[in-house]
Amino acid sequence: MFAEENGLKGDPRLQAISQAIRVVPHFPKQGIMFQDITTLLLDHKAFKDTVDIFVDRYRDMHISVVAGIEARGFMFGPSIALRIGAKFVPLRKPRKLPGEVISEKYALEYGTDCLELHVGAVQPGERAIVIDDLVATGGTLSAGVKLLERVGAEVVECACVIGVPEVKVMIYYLLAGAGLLESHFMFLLSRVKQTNFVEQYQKVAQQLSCSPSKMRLHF
Ligand SMILES: O=P(O)(O)OC[C@H]1O[C@H](OP(=O)(O)OP(=O)(O)O)[C@H](O)[C@@H]1O
Ligand SMILES: Nc1ncnc2[nH]cnc12
Repeated sequence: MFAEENGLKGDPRLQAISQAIRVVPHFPKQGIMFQDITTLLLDHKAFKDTVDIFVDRYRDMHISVVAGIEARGFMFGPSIALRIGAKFVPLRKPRKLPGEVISEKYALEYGTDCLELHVGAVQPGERAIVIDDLVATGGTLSAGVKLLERVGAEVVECACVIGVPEVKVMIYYLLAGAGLLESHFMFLLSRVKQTNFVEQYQKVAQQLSCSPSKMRLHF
């Protein structure tokens, strides 16, 4: 159902993009299936198609801010920003930005991390999208959204190339632990290949008496 909603169902570019992403088992630690987008960047056509799909989606949405999350959001965000006529705003890890910043901590599987935004980079009322390579728990994106909202921006959507469909992540979303999918539209190009994400997602949604369409996840 999600593919139908975004009009990309059957688009051969999606399969090629998905195939260009290398999956590295047990990196950086046992049990993690690492989704490596560096191989996508090596494939000129797949890289261009990825950017084109985002550009087609956002070019007429009056977006003035593309906020990219360090580090891998920096690999897609600037190309999209240039093409849609928006500014690129880096959301950086701590102590990297030299000016005055606001910070937002977020939870990782083990421990916490933090993102920072330069004060004055985004004005109240600006329409923004947040770009990253991948969403897993949603903690990182959620911190990015919060930073932009704290300075009065309107976050129109979050966009990632890959969604990692962990059941525990789905439950986390459904319980609004990240507060993300409740209020922010997610646009994802690829899902991890070895899992039937939509079916799993619907199953979890049923268990929790929540409509999957409410989650507004698009494939
Ligand atoms: O949805 P989440 O569970 O928050 O995880 C997703 C984040 O994890 C990865 O970055 P990472 O923190 O590994 O940093 P890096 O890009 O600097 O390697 C990825 O690029 C996302 O930013
Ligand atoms: N499976 C994964 N692959 C790449 N980056 C990630 N960040 C969090 N989970 C990841």
